[in-house]
Amino acid sequence: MDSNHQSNYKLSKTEKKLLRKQIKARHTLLRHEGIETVSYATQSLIVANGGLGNQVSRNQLLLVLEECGLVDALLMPPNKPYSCVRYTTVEESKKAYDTLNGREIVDDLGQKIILYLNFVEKAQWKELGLQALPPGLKVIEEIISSEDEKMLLESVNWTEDTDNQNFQKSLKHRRVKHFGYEFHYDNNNVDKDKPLPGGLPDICESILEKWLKAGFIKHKPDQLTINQYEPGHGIPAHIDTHSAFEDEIVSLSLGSEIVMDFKHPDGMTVPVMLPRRSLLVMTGESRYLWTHGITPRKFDTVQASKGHKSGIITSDVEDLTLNKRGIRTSFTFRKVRQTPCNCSYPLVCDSQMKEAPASFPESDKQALQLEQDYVHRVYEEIARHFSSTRHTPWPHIVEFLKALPSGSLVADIGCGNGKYLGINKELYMIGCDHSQNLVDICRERQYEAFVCDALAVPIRSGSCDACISIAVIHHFATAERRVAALQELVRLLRPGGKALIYVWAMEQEYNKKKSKYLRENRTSQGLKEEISNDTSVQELLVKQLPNVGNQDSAHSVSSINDFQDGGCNSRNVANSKLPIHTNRTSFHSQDLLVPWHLKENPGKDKRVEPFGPLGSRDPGPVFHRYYHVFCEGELEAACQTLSNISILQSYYDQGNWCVILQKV
Ligand SMILES: O=C(O)CCC(=O)C(=O)O
Ligand SMILES: [Fe+2]
Ligand SMILES: [Zn+2]
Repeated sequence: MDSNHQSNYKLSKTEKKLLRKQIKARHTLLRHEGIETVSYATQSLIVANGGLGNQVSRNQLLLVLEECGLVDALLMPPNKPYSCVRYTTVEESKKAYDTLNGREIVDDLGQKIILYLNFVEKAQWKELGLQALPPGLKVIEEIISSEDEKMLLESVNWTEDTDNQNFQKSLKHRRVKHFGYEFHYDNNNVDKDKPLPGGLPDICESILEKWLKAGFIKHKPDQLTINQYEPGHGIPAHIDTHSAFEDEIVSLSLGSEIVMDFKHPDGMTVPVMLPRRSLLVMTGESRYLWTHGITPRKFDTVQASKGHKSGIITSDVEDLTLNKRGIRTSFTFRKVRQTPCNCSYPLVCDSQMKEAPASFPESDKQALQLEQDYVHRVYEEIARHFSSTRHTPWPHIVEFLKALPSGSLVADIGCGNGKYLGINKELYMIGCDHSQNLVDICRERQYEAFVCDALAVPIRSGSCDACISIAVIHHFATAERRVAALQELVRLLRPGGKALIYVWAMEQEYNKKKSKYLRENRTSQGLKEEISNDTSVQELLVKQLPNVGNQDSAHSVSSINDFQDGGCNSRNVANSKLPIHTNRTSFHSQDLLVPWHLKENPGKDKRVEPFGPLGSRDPGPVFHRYYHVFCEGELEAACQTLSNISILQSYYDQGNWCVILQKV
């Protein structure tokens, strides 16, 4: 496998396979991560599959890498399925390339992982695109002089009373003042019909003109919010409401520097230093998709070597120090939007949010919409975190797969992160899922998987010896669609072929025994579910968005949801709002929304805030998944409507109803 000697001898079959996989890894890195590998030997290697996102820990990987020489640096980016290692010499990295390519290791969860190594020019965060600012974000240093800074600061009169036209308020964590339009923190929007008299302060006009001329900004703002933060103050992570303001949002830092945190919905956090007299410009993705916020604390963790220069604070623990905060006053200039937002981030765009579809579907179209908004979109968003919680295969399913004759062709319809795809190496297993991100995870694990709809699986009829459908059918929103999903499984089976189906049970206590789901009702921090059944749909919509919510904390919950279901024999009432389930409690309705609390940076790869105050982390966004939980006998009854099948077995397993059927 030595890159320099490849052509000098004939490759064996195993070597060819290895080479194919290695090239595949190279393509995936380039396509998905923009990482360019090189074909000549260097000191640095990208280790595909050996990443924190694949549950491979630093120590574990180091142990393997150090077999080949002295590791100078090992970069393990959060959530990524790869790492980057730099050896002290090229010889050592060549040795690693030659001996560790195709090496099987066992991850933290006991799953086997195969490493594929490729050379890269440099082992650098930057090279991996990890040191980049969020796309569309710029910090322009020294944008105004010290004199202008002084003048601007002196122009703010904080002693005016609240009757003043330019609304001023002391929020919990800072002082604010608005010009042009008032910003309402109760609905996070501006009253577009009620501009404040006086417009922006005169003193800003000439500065804005200068910025426009110099090309620092493209549009003239008509709204200004002045925030003043004393040490210990902050602003919660938020996205400025899309429908309220245009794309470009700029913020001038005065008086003192501060670190602002930007967060991508997938959990990546980028702390950015905003020096005093600098202008932060947020456009595009950084304005629409990433949240920004300032953690309330008295010290910021900054890079010692960089002083107060703008840019990302990396987690390079050898270069971190503390910076005492001073009083920072920011001038945030925005342009009020007069037409709805049509950005390309509909999931976080209030203009593009459909009316709450979270009610019991009355038509097939509504059912589809409900599944799209409360199943497909949610899995796409939570895929990485979801996957990190799905590792232990359930014993009865393993038993089913192990009992199949070797060489069987088995389809896992709704395979999730692929946890069953590698259970029995004697089978040909193929997985499919609606979620591209989950399918990507399967592929990273070297499983065969593709994206499709479980109602239209692109596999020839009668070609499978077996199928499994684990925790999938309960996500279909009408009885007809659930039967259609079962029908599709049967279509794939050859005569004599078997399908194993698991759905979530309404009965979480069976034969006087509580299911594992109920038993895990721990109230420890992190597992505690704070959403109760009286959450309103409006609230739900807010919560469905990752942290787009309030820039100030007060927000009332009005209870418009008094949906009560009578249990298994009662039909759902049309137009009923779907209740939000309280996790780890019994079900009170068959059709419901189950909250998913997205953990930022799941697993061990949390960004460490070495000096941050304890408990200052955001709770993270909450998503809701739609479920139809099955009553006893319901899955069997649905199966019985299918032709050409016989039910071999039906049973209850840990809170699920299960059927094994056979095509006759
Ligand atoms: O203080 C800042 O720079 C940002 C303020 C901000 O994000 C806001 O008011 O929406
Ligand atoms: Fe903001
Ligand atoms: Zn938008």
